Amino acid sequence: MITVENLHKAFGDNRVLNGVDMSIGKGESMVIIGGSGTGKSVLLKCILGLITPDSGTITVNGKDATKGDRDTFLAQFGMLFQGGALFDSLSVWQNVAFRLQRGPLKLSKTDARDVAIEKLRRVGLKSDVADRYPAELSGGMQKRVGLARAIAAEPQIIFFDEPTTGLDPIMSGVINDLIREIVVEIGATAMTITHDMSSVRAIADQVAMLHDGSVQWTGPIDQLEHSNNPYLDQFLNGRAEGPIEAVR
Ligand SMILES: Nc1ncnc2c1ncn2[C@@H]1O[C@H](COP(=O)(O)OP(=O)(O)OP(=O)(O)O)[C@@H](O)[C@H]1O
Repeated sequence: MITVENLHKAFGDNRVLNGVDMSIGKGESMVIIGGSGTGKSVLLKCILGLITPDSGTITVNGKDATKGDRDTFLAQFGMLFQGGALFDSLSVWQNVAFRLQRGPLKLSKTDARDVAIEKLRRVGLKSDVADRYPAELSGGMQKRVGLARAIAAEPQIIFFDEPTTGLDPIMSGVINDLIREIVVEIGATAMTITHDMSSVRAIADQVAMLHDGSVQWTGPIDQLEHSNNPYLDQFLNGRAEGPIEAVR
């Protein structure tokens, strides 16, 4: 369970988050939408503690996210970064097993490799990719490797940052379905940032729309089309006219 209350963050004069309230229930999949530069990534980084908010509170499983041991806190999370963000110099299995080979719960090399191969299989990749390098894989395969890495340590919470960026519509559909399946299967709490409405429809239980520093609309996915919210309506229909100013 993640709760964000009255979160504020400015960079100089740029007030990016201006009173964000949000709650993600345990095992729930929340998708954050909103235009470019509305602060979706800043919000995600605040939750992870990579950016310090100016004010407001963030709790993860009832605990203040800014207090306590960082490593224990971060161990709860899996992340699928934009573009996969794989380490080029590590083989595929070493990328997947990255977290398993560090920290107090460190596995032996053989065990870490076995877990990596099992996770690769879970995302539809055969064991023969384990010893290849990221540069030798297609974008869709790299995304699968990123997903295998995100779930390798069996996290309670997974963040997906633009999971379908750079993929064609068919591969996007495959990755969206895989994310949904895995999130349901492991019962993880998920938070996804995306511009891709097909991801929203495939992944979300709940949706929150960020604009002008706060959540303009939030609700269950089945109410998305019937919100009567002018911001959401403009965003969903990709219209230039409406309360959201389009910079030309
Ligand atoms: N470390 C930083 N220092 C200064 N300004 C920042 C920093 N990080 C983000 N910003 C600013 O905060 C605003 C929101 O950025 P953010 O990356 O969160 O947008 P976003 O909604 O994720 O956009 P996109 O959908 O394009 O990725 C932008 O104006 C950006 O320039």
